[in-house]
Amino acid sequence: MEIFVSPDAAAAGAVAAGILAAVIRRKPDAVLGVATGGSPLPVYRALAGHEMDMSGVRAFALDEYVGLPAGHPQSYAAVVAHEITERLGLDPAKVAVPDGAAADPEQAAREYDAAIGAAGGIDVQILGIGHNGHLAFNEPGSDLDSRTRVEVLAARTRQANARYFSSPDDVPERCITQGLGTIMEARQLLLVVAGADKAAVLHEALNGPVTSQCPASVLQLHPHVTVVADAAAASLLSAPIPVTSVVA
Ligand SMILES: N[C@@H]1[C@@H](O)[C@H](O)[C@@H](COP(=O)(O)O)O[C@@H]1O
Repeated sequence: MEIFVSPDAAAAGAVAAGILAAVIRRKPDAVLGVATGGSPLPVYRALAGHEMDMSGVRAFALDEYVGLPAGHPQSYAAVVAHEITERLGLDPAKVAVPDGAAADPEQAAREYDAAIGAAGGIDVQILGIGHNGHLAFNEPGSDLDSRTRVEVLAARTRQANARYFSSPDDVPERCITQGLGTIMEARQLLLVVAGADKAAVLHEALNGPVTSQCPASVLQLHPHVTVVADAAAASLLSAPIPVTSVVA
């Protein structure tokens, strides 16, 4: 595991974008795993600044709400289209998001998992972390080898995401999420974390025991994890993980 610490979220985003740009330069048809949430937004903004041809890049989103009407502005399909596909100039036909409006979401989840495999797997999976240790929407208690499936959102996650909806009651109760086992099959994991409110959970995930009670702790078992954090989020990390300070 390698950890880069930058002074603030924008600088951390630039470091993560540099890592992604290098991968895409090496492999113009790279398969990216893309995350929503606030933390990765500076990454996409910085990556757009690299002004490289990304039309060959393929992408799979991590998760999606179940039950939002098609085109809802807070559906991850809409957020991915706006913040990632358009911003980076990706080919929309090469960007996949789980189908949260499917008549049979469990079936859609299984098909999505299979589609990732059929694409040859994910080269770099961008990840954020939830305050309760969730990765994608794998809430505490998720099996460490779980596959893409329908999950019920934890109350704390619905609360955290209520800021994007007009009322907390509008936050969907269910989602489709890539499983922890699915995520762990990506060849590289790029965790982006910012803010003092994430310091305790980042410490728990990287320095604590590997347990399904903190789903992000599964990262300790992956052979190629890169963590990019701002100084506030990294403030509680302890040895033995080597930390590199970077000013982007
Ligand atoms: N499903 C997403 C996750 O993929 C994200 O990593 C996490 C943290 O979000 P943020 O970066 O906004 O704190 O919560 C969301 O609900």
